[in-house]
Order: sequence, then C-alpha cells, then structure tokens
Amino acid sequence: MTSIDVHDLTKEYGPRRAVDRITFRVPPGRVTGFLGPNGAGKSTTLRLLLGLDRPTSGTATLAGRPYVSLARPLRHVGALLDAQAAHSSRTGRDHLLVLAASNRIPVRRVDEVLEETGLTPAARRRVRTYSLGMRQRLGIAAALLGDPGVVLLDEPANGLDPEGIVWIRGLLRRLAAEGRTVLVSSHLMNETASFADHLVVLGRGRVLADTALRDFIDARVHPGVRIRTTDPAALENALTRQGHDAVRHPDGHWTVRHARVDDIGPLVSAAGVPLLELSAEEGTLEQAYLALTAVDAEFAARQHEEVRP
Ligand SMILES: Nc1ncnc2c1ncn2[C@@H]1O[C@H](COP(=O)(O)OP(=O)(O)OP(=O)(O)O)[C@@H](O)[C@H]1O
Repeated sequence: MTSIDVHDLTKEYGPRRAVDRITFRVPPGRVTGFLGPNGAGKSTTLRLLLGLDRPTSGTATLAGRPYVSLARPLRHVGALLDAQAAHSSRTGRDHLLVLAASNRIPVRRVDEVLEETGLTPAARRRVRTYSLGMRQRLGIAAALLGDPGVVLLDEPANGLDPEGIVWIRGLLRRLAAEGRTVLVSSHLMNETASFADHLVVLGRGRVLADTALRDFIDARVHPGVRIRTTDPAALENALTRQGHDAVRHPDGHWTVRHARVDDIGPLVSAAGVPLLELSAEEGTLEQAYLALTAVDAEFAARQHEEVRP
C-alpha cells in the first residue's frame, strides 16, 4: 500500500513551531485536498515528507518508509513544490531526461509525460522561454515521470489557463482512480471542491479537520432552497405555516434556510403556489472553509493583539 503516514510530526524553526504534533493518513485511491491559511504548515509538512527538511520529532513516511530511504525516489513519489525550480538554460525535454537518468527511468517515459502535459511542441525550447503555465506543466510532467504511486502537488493549477485547469482536474481524478495516493495543496476552494474526495485542513500547525469533502461542508454550512414565484403572498403563507425560515431578496427571489428541495417542493406544490424556480442552494467548500478558519484566525488575531506593545 502506498499511503502517506504522518505521525506525531513536529517541526520547529527556532522558537516557531511550524508543525505541531500532527497525525494524519492519506490513503490511495482518492484525491486528498490539503488546505489551510498562509503559514498553517502545509509546505513544511510536504517538505518533511520529501526529506527536504528533518522533523524535530515524529515521522512522515511514504508506503511506510521515509523518503530519504527510497533508492530511486521518483519511481515512488512524484512531487511538484516549486514549478520555477527547473534549470532555465536547459530545454524542457533535457530537464526531464536528466531527472529520468538519475532515477533509471526509460527515455520513453520522458516523451510520454511531455505528451500527457501538452508540452510536446515546446519540448525542445529552453525553459527560460516558457510561460508560467508551461513551467507548471513541466513541473507536473516531472512529478509523473517515474509513474509514481504517490503524487504530492502544491498549487497544481497555478498559472494554468482555463483549459489547463480542466485538464489538471481530470488528471488528478484519473491518478486517484488508478489507485495512486494523491495529496494536493491549494488555496483555490472551488478548484479543490472539483477534484478532492477528502480534506486535511491545517491551522497554525495543527490538524483542524480530516474528513470527507461532503461531510466537511455539510457539518458547517446548512443547505437552503431558492424559489421564485408570481404569488409571493401565497408562498410566504405556505412556508410560514410550516415554520420555515423564508427570506425575500430585493430582486424578488426567496431563500428558505436550513431546508431541502425534497421538503419544500411538495409543500409549495400542495399549497398551489405558482413557481418560476425551485432549486437547491448547497453549501460550498469556500463557505465551510471560511467558517472553520474564521474561528482559528480570530484566535490568532487576538493573540497578535495581546503581544502588541
Ligand atoms: N525555513 C524556515 N525558517 C523559519 N520559519 C519557517 C521556515 N519555513 C516555514 N517557516 C514558518 O513556519 C510556518 C509554516 O509555514 P509553511 O510555509 O509551512 O505554511 P503554509 O501552510 O505552506 O503557508 P502558505 O499557504 O503561505 O504556503 C510559518 O510561520 C513560516 O513562517
């Protein structure tokens, strides 16, 4: 099994505790979103997983082993941390060839990942001539080079055009469907909601949530129902009779809070209310995330205030 296991992991930089005794497991076969405000400890955790930094205490392992003990790491773990890291005087293809040679990966794979990331036409151009999105694609190509069981990507959609964003979404889902372990850190909530099955959320170096995407949203944001009608009085009557909390908006539409279409639809239909629209307003990941982190941020702000002279 190629799971990622983080156990009681702590990293201190001088007096600052970037990661504070965190424990979580990322299993294969699904995409796990790795979220948290700036400075929450996501990059530090990824760096510890990739052996780029040493933990103060605790462990971070891939398939039960620390990264540094892997003989040809790219064959086990593909990572994108900094898309600007490629040597800019090399061509994109040469960059990948060097990586492939150092991990005994066949040249055939270089051309495959160039094709997969849409870089074949630019393969023989120097990286310094690449756009931000092309560098990003090259970073993703490098991550996929060794056909790894574990994929760690930091902001993979960064700099990608709309087509690229649709592409990366499909790629992440496919990697998970192939049974790989996929951990993706991002600040883009709509994007994360489009590909993640599960979330690990950090805040100030600790795990704030480790849960399925749907459960994460449902636990924090109540669903609502949006309605438009030609007979507002009849609608209001029908809803308030059943104790529903209905709000009329300036443009004339109504929302019924804490309700589902399955309940409201039959109710308004039985009351003979003429409908122009009846739709579900599901909570979004952004709303749920902000609800969770607002509490955390408030606490941090209060602490900040307290230490001010
Ligand atoms: N090399 C370092 N030296 C000192 N402090 C560091 C170092 N790297 C990270 N930190 C601190 O550790 C904390 C966590 O940083 P980290 O980069 O892991 O957060 P993050 O969740 O990745 O944030 P972002 O979303 O902004 O990328 C921050 O307070 C940061 O200032």
